[in-house]
Amino acid sequence: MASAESRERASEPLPPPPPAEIKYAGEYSVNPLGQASFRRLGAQLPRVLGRIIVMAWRIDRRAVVLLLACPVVTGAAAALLLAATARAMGPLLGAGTVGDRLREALPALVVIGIAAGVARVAGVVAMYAERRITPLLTTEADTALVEAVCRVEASAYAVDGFSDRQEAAEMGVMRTHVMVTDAQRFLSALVRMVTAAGALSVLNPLLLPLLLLAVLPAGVGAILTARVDYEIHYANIADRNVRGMMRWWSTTPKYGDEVRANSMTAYLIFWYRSLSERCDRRTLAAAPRTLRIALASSLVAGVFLVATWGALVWLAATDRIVLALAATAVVAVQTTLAGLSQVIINGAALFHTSLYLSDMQAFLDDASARATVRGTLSVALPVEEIRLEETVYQYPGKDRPAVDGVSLTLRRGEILAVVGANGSGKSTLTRLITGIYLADKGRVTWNGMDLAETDPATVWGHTGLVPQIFAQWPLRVRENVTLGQPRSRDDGPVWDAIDAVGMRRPVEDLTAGLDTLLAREVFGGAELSGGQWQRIACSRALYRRPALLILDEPTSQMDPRGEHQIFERIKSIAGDRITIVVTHRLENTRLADHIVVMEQGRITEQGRYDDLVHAGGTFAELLELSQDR
Ligand SMILES: Nc1ncnc2c1ncn2[C@@H]1O[C@H](COP(=O)(O)OP(=O)(O)OP(=O)(O)O)[C@@H](O)[C@H]1O
Repeated sequence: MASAESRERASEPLPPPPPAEIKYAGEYSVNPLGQASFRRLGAQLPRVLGRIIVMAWRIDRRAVVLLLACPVVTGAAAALLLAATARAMGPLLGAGTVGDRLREALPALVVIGIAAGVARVAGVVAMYAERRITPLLTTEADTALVEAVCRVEASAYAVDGFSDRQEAAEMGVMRTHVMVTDAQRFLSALVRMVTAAGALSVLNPLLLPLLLLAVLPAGVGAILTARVDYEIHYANIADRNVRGMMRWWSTTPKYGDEVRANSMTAYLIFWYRSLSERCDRRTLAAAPRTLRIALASSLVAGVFLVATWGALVWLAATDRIVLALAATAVVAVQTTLAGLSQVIINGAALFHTSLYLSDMQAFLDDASARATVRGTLSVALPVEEIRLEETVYQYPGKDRPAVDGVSLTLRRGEILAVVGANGSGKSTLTRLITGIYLADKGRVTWNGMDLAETDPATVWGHTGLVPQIFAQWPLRVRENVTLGQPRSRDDGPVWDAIDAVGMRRPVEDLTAGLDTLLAREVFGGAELSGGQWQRIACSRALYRRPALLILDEPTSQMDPRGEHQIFERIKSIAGDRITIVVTHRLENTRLADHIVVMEQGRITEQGRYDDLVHAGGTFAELLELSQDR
């Protein structure tokens, strides 16, 4: 009976697995702001304001001047308005006919009107200045982020948490949309509040501290809430990062066939919804905390607000303040209250923004510390020799090296083929040879110059790489070929590179030839087949006429004609350069002058094709397997 039940249970389909929980350790696993004290976080405000002003100053000085001047004008207008109100209240609340009282108060009333108008105009001008700065500021921050990521050492990508910090920094970039608004509103509320508070303390010194106490709890509450929001945001970063990637992979037309034909849609949607719900759960779990904060701060604020109005009534009732001044005090209390509330609300918003901006700044600082800065040596042509001496490279978090003590000499005019099982270290070896990674131990030299001391731009200026997984750039055909090279008016060399990979006919058939945009997703864009894209990637490397040409599985998607043509071309231009071909198609290694076989990061066999075929080693075994069909 029990076994029938368990058989039945075993035959039931399993529920879909939820998205993996992302947990990581290492230098990025701790939120630096999570440990910061409340005071340290509060002290950030002036720094954030300063940073915003400096960034904005670089972009549009006139707009910054306007932005800083407007709060001062608004403040002056508020002071004038209060003084004129006090002046108008005397006659308005005095004796005489309505006409007489109005006539007497008229000059003060006119000043009130002008002051209110000036304050409004200053507000509008500030909005204009803010609209001039914000888009440029966002572009500046966004571009700085993209540039910083493009310039880091490639090894940084493999560091746990690096891309999550990038995700956190992206949020900082998004917040630049509101940071000028926040800063501008904060400053003008501050000035308004200071002037109103000044007037209020002249009227009666008791009212201001009471008002401050009435507003302060709201400020503390807003800052505590901002901190809770940020904590939730931080807890969700890793999940949001993965969700963003999955969103792209699931919805980009490039992978649409795979998603549909393998019936992945239901699971992908389930996955996406589950991860979003997980983020939502964290957010909702914080709701009681924010409710408690809001209730407590409102309660305390309410008590002090009642006390303020009570004090004002008491002052007027006991003739400690004349009625006209009491009426002005009502306006001053209202203005100060509004100003204080705005200072608190916008200060908290600025504080909130500053948390994300700190993430952005921290990432930019970290990325710039990780930027590729090596020596000043410069590689000159021709590159006669590249040498690897006992090179070792281990990826972060891995327990053994991907390349483990490899020594090799490559000479101009030679073709080297690198073969070996998946994961044996072939691609990593090419990254060491090009200086994309620097060896942990040993060294790689170009013409005797250690890559660790050489300006990488001079190395990569002489390199042409067709990686295993290459980008399909949403650019025109021409730029897809010339990308990375100085622009030229002459399309001749572009057509040469296209001819070399047999792509002339397909390109001529495109609606706009070389000008056709290769992006199916974009209106008017065209799409190439997988093999055609690979040919374009090869033509890009050939167009560069590099001193070092590296082709990592360059023909895996090509038809035999295309493959034959590419290898013929490689042979015909090999005399002038060092060529490396990484391949699993061992027949293709016939063209090589030298073949190395890699196993677990080491070179275990090497020689010419004919020697290795008869050596009875791994190469011979792999070749036999590839022919055993
Ligand atoms: N970016 C990376 N971060 C961490 N480990 C990596 C990274 N790239 C490769 N590795 C690891 O390094 C080892 C060698 O990988 P490599 O890509 O060099 O192998 P390969 O010989 O080119 O494999 P294939 O034939 O599958 O392309 C593998 O164990 C792999 O898991």
